[in-house]
Amino acid sequence: MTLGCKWRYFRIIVILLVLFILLLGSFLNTQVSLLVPLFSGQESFHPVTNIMFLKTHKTASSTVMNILYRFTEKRNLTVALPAGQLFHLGYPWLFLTKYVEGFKDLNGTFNIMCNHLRFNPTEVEKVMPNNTFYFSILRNPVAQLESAFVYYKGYVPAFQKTKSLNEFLASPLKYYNETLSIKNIYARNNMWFDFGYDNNRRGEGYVRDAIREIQWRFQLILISDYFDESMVLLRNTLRWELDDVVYFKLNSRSEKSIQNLTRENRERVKEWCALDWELYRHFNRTFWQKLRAVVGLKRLAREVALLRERQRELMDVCIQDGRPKNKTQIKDANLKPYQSGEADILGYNLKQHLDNETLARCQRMVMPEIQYMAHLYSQQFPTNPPKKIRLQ
Ligand SMILES: Nc1ncnc2c1ncn2[C@@H]1O[C@H](COP(=O)(O)OS(=O)(=O)O)[C@@H](OP(=O)(O)O)[C@H]1O
Repeated sequence: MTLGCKWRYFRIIVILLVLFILLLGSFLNTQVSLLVPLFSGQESFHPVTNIMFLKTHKTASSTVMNILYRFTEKRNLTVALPAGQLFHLGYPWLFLTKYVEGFKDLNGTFNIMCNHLRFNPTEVEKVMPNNTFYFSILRNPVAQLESAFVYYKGYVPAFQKTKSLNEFLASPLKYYNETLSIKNIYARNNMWFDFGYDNNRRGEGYVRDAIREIQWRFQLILISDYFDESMVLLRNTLRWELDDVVYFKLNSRSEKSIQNLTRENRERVKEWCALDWELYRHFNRTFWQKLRAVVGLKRLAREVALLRERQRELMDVCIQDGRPKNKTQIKDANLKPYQSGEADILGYNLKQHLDNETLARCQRMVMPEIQYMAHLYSQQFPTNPPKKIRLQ
């Protein structure tokens, strides 16, 4: 065979190979693109892996936690999980190291801490390495209190005797007694309480000092009302890939369990939860300052659009009917979210016939926090009795 002839054969084989790969790609369609992370390689140099997330209540914190759990698995990291049969790290009591499973044996190796706890910096610092990145999330207190009211309706004494949040806000002190029960923390300045401060105290100096201290201890405070913008800022700050912060909304309620507040009562929340309101106002301001400085508004718009596009793409791949479902519609017990109070908490059904790799990825994205925590616990402590899960 002449050299020219060999060269012709070689070119034909290369063309056939390219055609074959293109054909295979179109057959597997989205499932191929699912496995190719956005921005992979570009941002993955030295991503931050030692992270403490203060999981505040009713602030989209379960969605953030799901992101952190997935990152934990992807990078083979160690999480500080609740000990024994606990589901929280001692909440509502101030955090102590004894609430962490295996604290003594694993000390010095924890990367991630993200379960509900009441912040107690000296004890948290005993668990987490010196170079830990601290962050948290806040929500507009009007929406946060409304969400908490419905979720903790039967649990919180201050909420039990009222039909609606409108009724409660008309005269809150008729129902709220700060010394009656620790459970009342959910009824007033709950985010302030989560940061470890007194949710019933007043005073300009006290508020200023507390906010200054939070700013000093936490490198970043996200705002759940701007969740996608928050994810872009988080990704850029931690040098993560965009795919690491793609999410499905978790722990949301159906429309029918949302209460509408009168305009007057929306204003009243700002007085009733004045500490949370100050906290939110301050960190909403610094959030936008950071976004401008770290990301810039042009790149922000581009990355938010990419994030939403990727979310839609994954919705198409993973989620049956492309929307969340209520508890009676969710087939797989492992994907049923915990139900509380009068909230109708939604979850997801996955599409059928997903290949194993895609199924595992989709399952992780929709797995409610209790099941995911139990899964990581069994993985990290295979010889311990598994967590007993209750979903009501
Ligand atoms: N991505 C995103 N963007 C905006 N809002 C979101 C998101 N994910 C969850 N949520 C809303 O957050 C509320 C649940 O908060 P948490 O998960 O922190 O609740 S919990 O304290 O852990 O029970 C809950 O609010 P309500 O629906 O008002 O109750 C969720 O709908």
